[in-house]
Amino acid sequence: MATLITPNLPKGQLFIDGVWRDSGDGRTSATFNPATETEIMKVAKATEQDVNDAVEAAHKAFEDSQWSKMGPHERASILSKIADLIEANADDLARLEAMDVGKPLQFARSFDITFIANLFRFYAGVARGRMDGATRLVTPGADGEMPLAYTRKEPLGVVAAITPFNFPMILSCTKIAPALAAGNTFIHKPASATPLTALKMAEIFEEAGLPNGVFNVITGSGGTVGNALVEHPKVKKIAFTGSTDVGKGILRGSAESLKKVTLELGGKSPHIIFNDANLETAVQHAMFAIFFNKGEFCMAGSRLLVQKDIYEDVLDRLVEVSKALVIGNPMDPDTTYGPQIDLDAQKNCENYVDLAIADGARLITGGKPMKVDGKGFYFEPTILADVKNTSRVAQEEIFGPVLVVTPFETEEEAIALANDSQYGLAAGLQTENLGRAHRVAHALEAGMIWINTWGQFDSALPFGGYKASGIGREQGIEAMDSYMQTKSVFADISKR
Ligand SMILES: NC(=O)C1=CN([C@@H]2O[C@H](COP(=O)(O)OP(=O)(O)OC[C@H]3O[C@@H](n4cnc5c(N)ncnc54)[C@H](OP(=O)(O)O)[C@@H]3O)[C@@H](O)[C@H]2O)C=CC1
Ligand SMILES: CCCCCC/C=C/C(=O)O
Repeated sequence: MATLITPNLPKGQLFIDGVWRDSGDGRTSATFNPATETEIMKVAKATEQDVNDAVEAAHKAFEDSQWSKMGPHERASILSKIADLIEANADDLARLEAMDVGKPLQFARSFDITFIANLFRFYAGVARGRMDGATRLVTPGADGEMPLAYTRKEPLGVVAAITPFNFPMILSCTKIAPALAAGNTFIHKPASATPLTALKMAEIFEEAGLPNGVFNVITGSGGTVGNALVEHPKVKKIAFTGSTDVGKGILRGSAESLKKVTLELGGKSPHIIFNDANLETAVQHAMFAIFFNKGEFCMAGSRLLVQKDIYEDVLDRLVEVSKALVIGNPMDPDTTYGPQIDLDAQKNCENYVDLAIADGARLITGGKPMKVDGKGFYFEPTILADVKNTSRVAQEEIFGPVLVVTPFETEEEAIALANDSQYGLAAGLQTENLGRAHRVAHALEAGMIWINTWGQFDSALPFGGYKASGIGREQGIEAMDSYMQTKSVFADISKR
């Protein structure tokens, strides 16, 4: 194995109003490396009073207007500086993410870091030139004079993000970058399992010159910190990514103070391989779709639908290409497949495999927990064939490396099976028939469709779910509207 370089660890404290400090009662919790099962470091466990302090600081920073009314070029240059600092700190950020999440270092470095740097540059551009309102033609007054009617886009105030463990940097920055671009102030509560890059990012925001209180990080449990943010009347918006159950609770909790809410929730995304597909590339995409990030990937292509006449051929090819995964310590530069986030996640995969087999599924490969060098919460890349779409393993999100494969005969049947799910986050299809590609893409009930690929993700392209997969969109120009409110101004300019 290559030498493992320990990154510079961040401060394990809360960052409130530009100051690093311990939690009010001094309590901490530990974060673990899922590949070695060892503690990395302790981080502060915030109290409700800490949450209140962060909200008051963010509220004061918003009212001060130093950030919310800053000119577009100045605000954009701070966002661009954040992107530069992300790149300057790329090695540390990637190593922290890899050891905290169990994500292969090579992917954290090449994909996650590149994506978030681009994201801040994209929203710097939006802050500079795409936040304008519009002038509107309205009914003329009695003298025939057209009133001056126009709209303004204004920030909301304090925005809070509650984020999950699987892509900590990406899924927080998709909220932070547009919210700051729009002039809001921000509080981030990262997942308890993966707080490290959130703390490192706060150091970067501080260095980039955000005024005190504009960005705050509070680590601690969802039950205490998350809930207190949801209930706080001075928080105007919650941006959440995580499980559908917690998302529903956040929606209910936000109702009392009528907060705006964006929810990115679970998925059980269907991936269809038609008999006219290029099977070599189709199978590569199918593997990536389920085993990237060890299946801890909300848009995992976890239900593979394969046309009957190529079904056994595709299964054989899947087993063959899955052997190319390099299972190992995520810090090793050659590793492409790491451990699940914790023991519960590993057990969850095992339980679903048992359930599927009891329900008549055929285990093609994998199916068992495993260790690397005697450690880690790894689960073998797993493929289950002959799975009924009505079975639990085809309907419930596993959030792990377990692919279920189901045969179909016709295009109509493939669409019906694909849409027979409570979720609608993503879907994809492999075909060489251009008409079929777009016909099926239009028929699939999902917020993101991939044709002859899987998982393409870009800061310019909106992302979000249909059905139980969420509310609202992140990324792209579309995300900006959810961090702003529109004011209409109507001025009578007739002669007096
Ligand atoms: N659509 C998408 O983009 C994505 C969806 N997901 C979904 O997330 C799930 C896995 O992620 P996981 O992190 O376990 O999801 P959770 O929903 O358990 O947690 C997500 C975040 O919510 C916090 N939280 C937990 N309970 C509450 C509460 N009562 N009030 C407020 N906040 C709370 C968590 O804090 P703490 O960590 O302290 O418990 C964490 O920060 C998957 O099942 C998947 O469906 C994941 C990634 C992307
Ligand atoms: C190659 C796709 C990377 C997507 C990263 C962010 C999304 C994660 C998720 O929603 O789980």
